[in-house]
Amino acid sequence: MSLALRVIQKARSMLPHHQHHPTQLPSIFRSHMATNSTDPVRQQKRALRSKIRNDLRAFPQSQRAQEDVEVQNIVLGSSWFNSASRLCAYISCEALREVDTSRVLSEVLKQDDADCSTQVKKKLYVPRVEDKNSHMRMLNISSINDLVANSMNILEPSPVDANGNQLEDVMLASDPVDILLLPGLAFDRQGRRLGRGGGYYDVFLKKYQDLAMEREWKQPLLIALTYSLQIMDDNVIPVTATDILVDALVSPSGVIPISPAALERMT
Ligand SMILES: Nc1nc2c(c(=O)[nH]1)N(C=O)[C@@H](CNc1ccc(C(=O)N[C@@H](CCC(=O)O)C(=O)O)cc1)CN2
Ligand SMILES: Nc1ncnc2c1ncn2[C@@H]1O[C@H](COP(=O)(O)OP(=O)(O)OP(=O)(O)O)[C@@H](O)[C@H]1O
Repeated sequence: MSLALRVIQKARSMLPHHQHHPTQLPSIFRSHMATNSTDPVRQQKRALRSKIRNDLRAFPQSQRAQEDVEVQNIVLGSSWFNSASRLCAYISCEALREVDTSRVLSEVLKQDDADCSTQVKKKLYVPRVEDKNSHMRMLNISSINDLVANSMNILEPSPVDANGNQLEDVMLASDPVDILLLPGLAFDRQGRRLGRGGGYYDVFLKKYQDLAMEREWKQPLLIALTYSLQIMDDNVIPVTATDILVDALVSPSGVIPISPAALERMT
């Protein structure tokens, strides 16, 4: 085997699962990544996004509501959710037709009540967009009241709470996140994920994986919530070098574990 190949294999063996993808080479081997808007992969992504947006708009509201119930029942009934101490989750946006997370969020937040002594008290971090350069933070909230609608009409936390205290940024937390619940427009059974094009999650996930690696923490499970119609056949979702693969999907028909970590922790 050539030296270069061995170097690549060694570099791969040091990466978290999410980066073990045939098209994902370590960054030192990625010298000519196209970044302009005429890049064919970007155009393919854009075309697939608009197709899925249309499919979601055509999906009857009653069936969507049914799938929202099914996905959230699976999450709420699972051992990986119930045993998680810290999690990141998106705050679903109805207008974007995202899988509803409101029951999951209120389940986590209601745990201050006395009747939950048998449950692990969970810490919840939710996204806050900081700027248009794909910069998003995940901040710890303890109440829905910490949230306000942003310019995109998505609820997000303000950086300080009612008492003027800064909300904790997950990048500064002293303990690792166990699971991340991710939104997206399309997914496949290999873990490919198509987001809304902001790069917010890919950038955040890369930084968080690097942090976990540096601290020798277990990597968080990246779990995408999806309606059935958002699951694509393999080779439909275009990927670029910065796309992070997810560990598992939760669809109305069940959990689809993908990575070895998901097979170990979710089955
Ligand atoms: N609930 C939720 N929160 C989130 C995200 C998300 O996808 N869902 N994000 C994940 O990144 C970040 C915000 N990024 C976003 C990027 C685009 C749009 C959006 O409204 N896109 C429109 C099209 C806009 C256009 O291109 O003109 C759409 O997809 O229909 C929303 C949020 C952080 N918070
Ligand atoms: N780790 C990264 N570092 C720098 N730029 C990145 C990174 N990840 C993604 N980007 C950039 O963000 C932009 C959007 O990427 P992409 O189309 O893959 O987003 P997406 O996966 O749809 O969005 P999201 O990650 O928010 O769900 C691209 O220009 C991409 O190059």
